[in-house]
Amino acid sequence: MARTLIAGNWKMNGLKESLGEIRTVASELGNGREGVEVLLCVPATLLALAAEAAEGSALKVGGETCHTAASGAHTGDISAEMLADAGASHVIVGHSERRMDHAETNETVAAQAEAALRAGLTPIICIGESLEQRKAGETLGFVASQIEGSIPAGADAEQIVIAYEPIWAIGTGEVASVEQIDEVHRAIRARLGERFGPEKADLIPLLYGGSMKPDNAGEILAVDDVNGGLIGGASLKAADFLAIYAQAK
Ligand SMILES: O=C[C@H](O)COP(=O)(O)O
Repeated sequence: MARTLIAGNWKMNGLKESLGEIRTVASELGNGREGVEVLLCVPATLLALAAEAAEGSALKVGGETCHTAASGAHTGDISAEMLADAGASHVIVGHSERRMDHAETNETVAAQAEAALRAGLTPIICIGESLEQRKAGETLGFVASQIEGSIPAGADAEQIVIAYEPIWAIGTGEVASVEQIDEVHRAIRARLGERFGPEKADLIPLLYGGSMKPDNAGEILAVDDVNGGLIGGASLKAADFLAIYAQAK
């Protein structure tokens, strides 16, 4: 059985004044709960401060993307090693917003995940279909191709996390139904089983992301193959994020 991960993604939100939310999450969390990891992925500008705010608690902090190289002439970019140096344990790679805004391909995402592993970080590899693909009945095939292309060749099952985020449910308030989530998560698990073997595939946390809120988290997190959430908007406020954490199985 995979461990549970409740992860927040602050995206391009948060100034120093938002650190109070992180302090609240950290103090409410304390030592946390056995088997449930809690993570906030924050803008790079806040990472070291967030790590400091989380110190002494079970709260982990992570980055939102990384370059494939460890260092070099890449103005404005940030490497996985730099994220680790600032206190990150995880990094999100291949979020649909990055795939769209920065034309990141499966190949790029696999290289970023590889960079994360090189730096000792856990990559959270994001996949998910557009509304057009869902309407055309292409969801399972598309998600399978993203899994195929976005997980680096040498990765071990124990080292990665997958987040399924249907693009049409991100920031829209429209949540995928429990049936839709169940169908896709089962298919993802089966694909991972073909790649890593069923026993190892069972150890990979599969997160759902897309308008997860305190009032719908319980039923989503109760789905068999859902091992947590990747939460955008509702992770910005400690009270909402903690209310979702409280419903983690
Ligand atoms: O990474 C998080 C997802 O994009 C979900 O964002 P959201 O919870 O604001 O819909």
